[in-house]
Amino acid sequence: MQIADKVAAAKFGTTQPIDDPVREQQILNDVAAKAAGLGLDPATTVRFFRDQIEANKVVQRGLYARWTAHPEEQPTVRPDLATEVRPIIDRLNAGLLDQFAATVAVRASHTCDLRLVITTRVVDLRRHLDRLHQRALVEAVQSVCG
Ligand SMILES: C=C(O[C@@H]1C=C(C(=O)O)C=C[C@H]1O)C(=O)O
Repeated sequence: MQIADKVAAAKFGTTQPIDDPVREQQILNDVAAKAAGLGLDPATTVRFFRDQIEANKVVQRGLYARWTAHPEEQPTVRPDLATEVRPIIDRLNAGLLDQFAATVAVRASHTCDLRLVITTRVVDLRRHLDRLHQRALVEAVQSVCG
């Protein structure tokens, strides 16, 4: 969700669209293939990653609107999407997948919803999220609990 700031900075003012269905499908195919090997349900895992992608685009669209309305807030450097940003996303996705596998039991627990609300709030406070990122975080975690 937070890497979306770098994605938006890489794309803003270029012809690279916010929505890249080919890249999304590659990620989802890759995740589905790896899920099975980790003993995870591919459909559940794909749903979680679909939420990450949608949350990422919520942030990208929100930042585009902000930067268009307030040009003085536009980023001054443009990271390269392919060589700088997507390798970070690939690493983050590997970590997310590991954690998705490591949390099967707690995600199935009846305490999951409560833990998720508390954890989301703690992350929000620690990271000083603005309303755009708060909204994206809620979307990103919506299907974490089983
Ligand atoms: C992050 C990007 O933007 C969008 C979001 C994606 C994601 O969260 O992985 C993938 C493709 C794009 O639709 C990107 O283009 O890399």
